[in-house]
Amino acid sequence: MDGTPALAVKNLRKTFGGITAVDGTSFAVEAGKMTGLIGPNGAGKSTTFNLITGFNRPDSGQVLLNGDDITGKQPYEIADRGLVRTFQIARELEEMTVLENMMLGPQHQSGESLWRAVTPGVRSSVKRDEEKVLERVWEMLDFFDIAHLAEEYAGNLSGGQRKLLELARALMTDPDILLLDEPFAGVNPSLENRLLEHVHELREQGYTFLLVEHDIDLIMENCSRVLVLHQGKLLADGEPAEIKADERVIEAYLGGEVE
Ligand SMILES: Nc1ncnc2c1ncn2[C@@H]1O[C@H](COP(=O)(O)OP(=O)(O)OP(=O)(O)O)[C@@H](O)[C@H]1O
Repeated sequence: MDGTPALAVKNLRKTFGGITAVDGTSFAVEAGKMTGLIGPNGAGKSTTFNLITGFNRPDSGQVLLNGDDITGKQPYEIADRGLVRTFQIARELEEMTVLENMMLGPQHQSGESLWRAVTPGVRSSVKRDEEKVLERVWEMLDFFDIAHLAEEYAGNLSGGQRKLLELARALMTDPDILLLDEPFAGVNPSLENRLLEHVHELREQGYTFLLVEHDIDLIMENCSRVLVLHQGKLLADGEPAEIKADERVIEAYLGGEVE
């Protein structure tokens, strides 16, 4: 790579009525790294994710993916370009099997046709498309050690198994960058470790991660860079050790109420 960040936001701003959720935030996410995004409740983390993934439109500012301006594009276009986020399994999908969730997942989450995402350009026969999708489904289920659950209803999975499925599903379109929103919430410690191992393995393969997580220790131990949001503004940006020692962060966040 030429040093262009995988993802960059510039002077991003979003207001809801009288509330400024994101207030002129700028940061960059380096390719092939795991970056953590932390901040107290209401700091603007989810809104930032929504602005990056096209679920909300910023009032001003820019989102750049591998240097290309994707500001204001639709979620499916952004997914097509290689940026996806994980989604909790919606209630209606709980009554479908793991396999069915995998087949529907990306389509459901981004509004994009999975067939198009898997076969860009010329349309081949639907049969071939389906074979490709199935191949990818099994590849991902195997990678996350949940192939044996393929016929299980998603609603019967444990909290941790759901998280594995959420990640597997997000990877269906083979993105470059994944935004994970509290991927470890409600996961027991042994499954958390397994999930983390998978995430690190993917990172070593070249995937880029931006992770929102309330567990500060987990962020500090697993991310090479940490971004701290506070009242919609970027309060700090640095390596974990720098963040832990940053007086402003301690005062605004670490020293105060941490969930
Ligand atoms: N759709 C919306 N309408 C009105 N206000 C909103 C909306 N979305 C977010 N906000 C407000 O914007 C601010 C930032 O919210 P956001 O959810 O982005 O924070 P967060 O850091 O993700 O918080 P948490 O850690 O609690 O999930 C909050 O004051 C919130 O109430």
